[in-house]
Amino acid sequence: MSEALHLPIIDLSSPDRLSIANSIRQACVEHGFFYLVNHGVEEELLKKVFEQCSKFFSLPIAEKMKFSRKNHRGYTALYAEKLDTSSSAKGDSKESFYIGPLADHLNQWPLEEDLPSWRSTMETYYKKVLSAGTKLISLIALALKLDEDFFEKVGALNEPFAFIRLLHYPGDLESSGEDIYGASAHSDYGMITLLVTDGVPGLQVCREKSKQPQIWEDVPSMSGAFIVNIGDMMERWTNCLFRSTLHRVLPPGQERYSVGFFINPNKDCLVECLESCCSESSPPRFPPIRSLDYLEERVRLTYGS
Ligand SMILES: O=C(O)CCC(=O)C(=O)O
Ligand SMILES: [Fe+2]
Repeated sequence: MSEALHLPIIDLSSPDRLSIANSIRQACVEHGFFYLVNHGVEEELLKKVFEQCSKFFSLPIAEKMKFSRKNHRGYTALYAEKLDTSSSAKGDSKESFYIGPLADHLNQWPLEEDLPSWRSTMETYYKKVLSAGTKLISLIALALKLDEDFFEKVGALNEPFAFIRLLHYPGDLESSGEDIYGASAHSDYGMITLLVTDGVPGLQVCREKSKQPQIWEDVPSMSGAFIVNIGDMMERWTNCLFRSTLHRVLPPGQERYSVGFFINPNKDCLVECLESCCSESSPPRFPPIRSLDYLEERVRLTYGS
């Protein structure tokens, strides 16, 4: 049995930036997860993204495979990804589609005549969520008692390596007797993730990742809000002050859609322990690392290639 969590709610439009920064600090220290409201991404757009998502995943598998993942963009079939790299199960029961930085022209787009407005909907979504995420990151800098443009100054937000991941969890899979999750236990790799779901339950978090037995708590979705979580590179920057919390998606038993937006630092940004987060008695736990080197290793483990 698991209990539903009451996550903190952060209002991105609040004029009292210092008080919001304090609430973010508390949320990131205690949970690594919070709801973000008044973020500027309209419900109408969220609805369109889910409609377009469903249109793509309803295509025949042969059509979807034409967009097979290259350069970390495009389609990944059911069971092809395993987020829990320690598990022996065959893979996660989800299919996904990745859209990366719009400027480098590496994205794979369905044709306009096949899926009208698909590309423009996703491009609009990408820009709007990145803008909300960038505002949030300046508050995170304040929450860490840094200048609000700290992450710009270290180059993280100059062409951030951000990705949309459209996710579809089919509901009607035959049970194979294996422990197969929608998304197996993992933490996200980057700075922050902004997630929306279609409201079907399934997401759970485990706040104490090294404690046994693990305690899993349900994260209900909140209509119109993003569920935001801290990723591993932010955890490295903050020397584990901000936690990158373990999470998973249970096999829902009914169809479920969600859309993640993963903000990673610019590929060449060096992620190293913040001075304010270490001391003689609490030295850095991780060596400095180039963002892309870190990401590539994590992605390699997830796909086994
Ligand atoms: O679908 C969800 O609710 C969460 C997905 C997730 O954790 C991820 O894609 O990293
Ligand atoms: Fe995740």
